[in-house]
Amino acid sequence: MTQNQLKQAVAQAALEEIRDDLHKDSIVGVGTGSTANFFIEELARLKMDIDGAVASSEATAERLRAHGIPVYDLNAAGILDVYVDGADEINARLQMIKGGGAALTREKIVAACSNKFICIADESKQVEVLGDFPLPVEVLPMARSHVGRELVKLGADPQWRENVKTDNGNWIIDCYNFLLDDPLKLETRINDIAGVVCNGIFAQRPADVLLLGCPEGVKRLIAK
Ligand SMILES: O=C[C@H](O)[C@H](O)[C@H](O)COP(=O)(O)O
Repeated sequence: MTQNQLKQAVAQAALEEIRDDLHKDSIVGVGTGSTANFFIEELARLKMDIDGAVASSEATAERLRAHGIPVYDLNAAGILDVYVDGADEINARLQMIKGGGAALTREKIVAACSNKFICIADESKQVEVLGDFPLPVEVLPMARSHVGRELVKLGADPQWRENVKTDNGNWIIDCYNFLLDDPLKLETRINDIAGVVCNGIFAQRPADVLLLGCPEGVKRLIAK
């Protein structure tokens, strides 16, 4: 199976996972990225049976609208029953690195407002220890150099993702060679640096369910 076929399989599995709980008032949280895009295709099949969606990025909002799915502001939607999104890396505790597509901040906010976070990923995203994928950190532009220096002190090799501006008008620093043996602690520590808006460690709010696409089928995993 190709990687795209695995992504499509987990997107279909996510829809099956939530289908029975959907109703006319349902507003579904939808993530960002190539795997989430497959989920949008699936969700569009049920658009007449739901109220709409909350998007974790402008790109996702545009794609949802193009499929005729109404997009709600998170403040109007309130607490969501479910959020479906991909990941760049995920471990056995269902802690993740996210933000390869620069959408980490809005993703983290929508995840925080959701009762259930379903992560959909192909098997290449499953790792024992997070950190091979460079950790994205969203920063206020004026704080880029300061945050970079502080990240070096924490042991990272930070690199500015030039020519990328987030949906919030900020910049991204990618951290290479970070030791992520305690994701929860590092998530908090990075957030404490002045000028950091958000970092791509999702440990305070891990996923609740992982639907992992493998050649032998979709595995349903919960946190160990
Ligand atoms: O900022 C982007 C998001 O965190 C994505 O969920 C993540 O990068 C995974 O994207 P993809 O499904 O394209 O691998």
